[in-house]
Amino acid sequence: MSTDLLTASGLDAGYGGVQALWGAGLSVRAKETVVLMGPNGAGKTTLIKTIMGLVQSWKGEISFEGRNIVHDRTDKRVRAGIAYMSEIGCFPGLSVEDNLRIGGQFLPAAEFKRHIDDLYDRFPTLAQKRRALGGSLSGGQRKILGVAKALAGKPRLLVMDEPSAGLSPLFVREVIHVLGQFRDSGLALLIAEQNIRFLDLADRVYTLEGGRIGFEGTVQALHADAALERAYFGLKKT
Ligand SMILES: Nc1ncnc2c1ncn2[C@@H]1O[C@H](COP(=O)(O)OP(=O)(O)OP(=O)(O)O)[C@@H](O)[C@H]1O
Repeated sequence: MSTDLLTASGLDAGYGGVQALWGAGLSVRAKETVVLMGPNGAGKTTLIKTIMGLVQSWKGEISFEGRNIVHDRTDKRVRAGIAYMSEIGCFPGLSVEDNLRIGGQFLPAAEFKRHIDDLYDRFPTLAQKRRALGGSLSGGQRKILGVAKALAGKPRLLVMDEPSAGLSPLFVREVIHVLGQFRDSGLALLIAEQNIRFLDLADRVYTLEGGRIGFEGTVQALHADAALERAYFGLKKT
């Protein structure tokens, strides 16, 4: 039996008459961290949004825990156990606590109350700022709030679109550290990124170019491919 949590295959999608994905697909197994790499405009955001139902697929299949979700609305996908963190991460006009409430809105009230205390224990900076607006936090704290908001619903899979966007290297390290802790506790992660530091978290990598999946494999295999190594790590190695 397959241990895939999420399987997407043969996805075509786009905007109006503009096609952005061409037969794209990927899978994420239970407790696995998958990083989706690709240059600007490759279609990473489109693929992530298609998986979440925020962009409608024109063709293809998406299943989660063996159930076809391709026709489900986004809220149903979230209830099924897939959390989504956009590049922005949180709602800047809402307080820290209200952001977490939105993230946990599908949990029973008593369970959410217990869980929010756990989250505050895990993220003490957020506990200190629970009444502050999301928009008043620093860029790094906003990302941490985004992660906490996504985790507030107790997902089995956390899907993230470029968590490093707008962050200084120090905060990138902090976000990777926090994600690593949740990965180690069994959460599956799907991360669309250009920042190669996130490969430190990855069990497997996909590359997306021109809306098509190119490479699929381990980080070691990515290094072993000379062209991909140049494309993704070249600048670092000079
Ligand atoms: N709302 C839109 N309307 C029309 N075309 C769009 C829209 N959003 C994205 N596209 C196009 O779809 C393609 C894929 O864009 P997408 O944002 O998914 O790429 P990306 O890999 O996430 O890029 P980046 O790393 O720059 O965010 C691009 O050609 C882009 O111009």
